[in-house]
Amino acid sequence: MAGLSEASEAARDRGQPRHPDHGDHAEQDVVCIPPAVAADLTELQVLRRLRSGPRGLLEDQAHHRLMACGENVLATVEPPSWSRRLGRALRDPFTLVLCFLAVISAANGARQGTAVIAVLVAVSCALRMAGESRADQDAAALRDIACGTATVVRRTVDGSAPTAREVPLGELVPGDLVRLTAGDLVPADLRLLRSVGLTVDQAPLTGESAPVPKQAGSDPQSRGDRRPALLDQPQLCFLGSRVAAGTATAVVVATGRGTHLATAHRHLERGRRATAFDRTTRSVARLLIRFMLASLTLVLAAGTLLGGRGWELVPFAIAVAVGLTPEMLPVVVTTVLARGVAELRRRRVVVKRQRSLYDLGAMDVLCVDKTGTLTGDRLTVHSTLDPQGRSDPRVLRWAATNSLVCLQLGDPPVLDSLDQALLEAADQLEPFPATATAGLQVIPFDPVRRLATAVVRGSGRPGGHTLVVKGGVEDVLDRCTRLTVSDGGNGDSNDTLPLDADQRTRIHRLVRRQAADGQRLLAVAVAHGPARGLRYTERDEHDLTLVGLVGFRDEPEPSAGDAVAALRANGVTVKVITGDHPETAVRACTDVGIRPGRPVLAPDLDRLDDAALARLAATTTLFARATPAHKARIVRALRSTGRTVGFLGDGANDIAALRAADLGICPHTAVDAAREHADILLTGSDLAAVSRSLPTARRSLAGIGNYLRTTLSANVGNVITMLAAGAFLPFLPMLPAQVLVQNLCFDAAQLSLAFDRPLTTGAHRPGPLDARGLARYALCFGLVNAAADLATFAVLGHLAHGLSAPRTQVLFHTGWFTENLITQAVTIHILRSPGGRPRLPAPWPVRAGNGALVAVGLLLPLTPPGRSLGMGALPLAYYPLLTAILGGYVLALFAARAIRRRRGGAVRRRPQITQR
Ligand SMILES: Nc1ncnc2c1ncn2[C@@H]1O[C@H](COP(=O)(O)OP(=O)(O)OP(=O)(O)O)[C@@H](O)[C@H]1O
Ligand SMILES: [Mg+2]
Repeated sequence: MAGLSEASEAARDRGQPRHPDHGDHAEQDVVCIPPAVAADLTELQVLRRLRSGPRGLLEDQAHHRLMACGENVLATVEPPSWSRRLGRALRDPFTLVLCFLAVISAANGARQGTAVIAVLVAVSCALRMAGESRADQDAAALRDIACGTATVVRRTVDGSAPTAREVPLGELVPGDLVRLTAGDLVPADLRLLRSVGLTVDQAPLTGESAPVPKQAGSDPQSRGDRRPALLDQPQLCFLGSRVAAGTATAVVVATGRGTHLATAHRHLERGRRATAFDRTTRSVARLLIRFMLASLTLVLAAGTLLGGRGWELVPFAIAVAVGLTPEMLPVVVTTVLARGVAELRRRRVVVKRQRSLYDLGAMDVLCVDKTGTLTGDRLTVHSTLDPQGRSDPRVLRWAATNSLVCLQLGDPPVLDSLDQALLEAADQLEPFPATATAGLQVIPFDPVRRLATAVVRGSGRPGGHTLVVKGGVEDVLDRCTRLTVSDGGNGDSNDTLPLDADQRTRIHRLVRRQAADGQRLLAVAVAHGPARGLRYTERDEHDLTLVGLVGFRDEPEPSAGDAVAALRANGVTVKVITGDHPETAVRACTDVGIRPGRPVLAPDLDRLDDAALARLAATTTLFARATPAHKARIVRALRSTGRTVGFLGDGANDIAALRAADLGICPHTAVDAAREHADILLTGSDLAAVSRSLPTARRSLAGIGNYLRTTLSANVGNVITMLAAGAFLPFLPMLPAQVLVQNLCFDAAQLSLAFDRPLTTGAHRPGPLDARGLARYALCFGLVNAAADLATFAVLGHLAHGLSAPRTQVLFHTGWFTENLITQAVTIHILRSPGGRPRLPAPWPVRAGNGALVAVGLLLPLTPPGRSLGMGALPLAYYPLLTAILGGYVLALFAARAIRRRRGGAVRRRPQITQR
């Protein structure tokens, strides 16, 4: 393995696809075949050009090719350059507004103001770039953990038998033979050599959500004149897509940068849905821009109308508008989320993208599948019943035959937990199902058909073929026209009866009884017929004879009950969306303390339009018999009602829903493609891991909320004060440079909120930030803040009696600067916890930040930099009066907070609909 990575590093270092000094010369000539070229070649031509064959490459050959062609990674995964990062930081809406203000300020000749804005832009960009670079490094490390493997067929030496083994995706080379099965990520660009019932989801490449059929053996000549588009070529599969159903063997034609995905400059991340995080960022940005424009207009209008001043007010108004911008927002968000992500990583929960932590914190609905989430996915066969409900071992024999043939002929063999349980149970049967040895073909299980079919020879009538079908009860019954009549397994009666309406009703009653007992059920049916040369397809699954039912026990996951209770206590509603029978799912729900209510059958949803589905989904807890498309549609419907929806699932049938949700969560044991599309990967028991991660995510959410609330309250307060002061002061209440320096101090202190650990339970539970709630909050506490400022002006006016005009100005500017910084520290200290008991002491960075703010407020005016900013020493009589004002301010803050709490304000009630 060391050799391989050295080789690939060497290839990467050179940045060249090939190197003349390394390895076997023949291997040097093997390069990727562009998929467009591969489309026009026959299978044989492709294999020849790749110097490969149906027995796969030698390990040695693969090693040399890896050196020559480089790793199978996308170029887009490389982190962006610093210049691109700078470009991105400058394109940020807040930064753009600052730059715009700097230009106006410079045009007005306000050099000091321009300089301070420039410093703010530089600091904000630098911090943001550093934060993003760190996040990218984290993400790259996480990608390595999260990326999957591929099943490759290789030989150790010439002449040895080919063996299949898992290799990391990065180590695939052109010419490698790979095997695909449902749920696998297509690991490179491939030419199919063999396929059975293969359909591939190419949504990341084409945006088309329906899986497309793919098929080996369609050589160019045999396809006639109509040439399909490259991505529609049936014999090619492309990196970035995934297998929805079926199995295949294929040869790798292009890897890494040679693939269609890389050349088309597409990225898997592109086209992702906007999550709660995106919605919040957008609505908060809109709010801030509105605030800023309003403050600019109001300051100018008030100054002109009341004070008779005109253009000279522009620099001041700009400084006020800049003061309103929480420039540190990107930095605070990055820091808070990075800390949360690191904390979860220590607990072995991998958050693939930082912003997903916000979505986890904001999540208020969690949709889960059943098996492996509510239950332990440790299945055992509990009953085998004939259609009359009597115990009959022959049912198990047929079911196990199906599983065994699926295992033997599957390419590669797929065994899910139902098959495993069947084979374990059949192990005790005497004799073991012998028919399995004569397996001819399989039509593999897929979650839409909900059937798996095996074709065997020699049972039923001599020389004939038998289709053995097992699957969801309704799905099998729909294809049955007869049922067997057994004698309770005592004899060998093979009589059959037509399956009339009465019989169907009786069977459904039996199924409901078994399912209500918590059993997972499979129906088993057969069809005997003469031997034939043609391959069997899904169209042959009809006119079956029902053999009976197999019931499985799947015990509840021990930790699921507590996890459900913890999630509920944290305000997260758990909904179950399963492909299983409704009664089985009802029992699984009640076992872990979920009240399922009346289950909704997913096929019934097809009749509903999106609005009606959204209403139904809001009040339904359990959806059964859901296909992958249903799961995704239900998730989208829930999101349309303004809920932040997470989806937890592990199968290929869960991928559409994982992508549709605000947050896709996967256990690490999930199929590769599900893991690739998930935002969060869990280790350990799934639901319990989610409920344990929630407090960390909620803390991050609360941290960001606290920053925005305190900053905006203080800033709105300042604007109100400036407007009021404009009415009666003959001079500016604070000079533009002073406003900007004060703002810089606020920002630095508020950065400490990134290190806070706010309470997040009970009444302190944070919801996703909504712009309207935030605006109301900022106005309420901004008014309180402004009241303290105006009281300060009154005191300063009293102290200014008899002073010259310039000294009065210095007194006002310094007095307000000092009071403003101290009230800001008080605001952070009090508003960081929404109130009620118990209160958490502030951690040291918050205390240090606040302490520094008070110190600067008191001491800066006395220093030379303070004097150069136009400030000076304050009369001693000011300080006791200031203390009294601060005392009043603290009381007013507490009172305002209590009133908001009593009215059930934004702090306690989670907003149902966030602004979009
Ligand atoms: N290997 C199999 N062979 C035949 N039928 C199967 C097989 N696996 C599952 N089924 C049938 O398909 C139905 C749906 O199973 P599937 O695993 O697709 O649903 P799911 O949504 O993942 O369920 P869960 O919520 O329990 O995880 C099952 O109830 C069963 O009837
Ligand atoms: Mg499942």
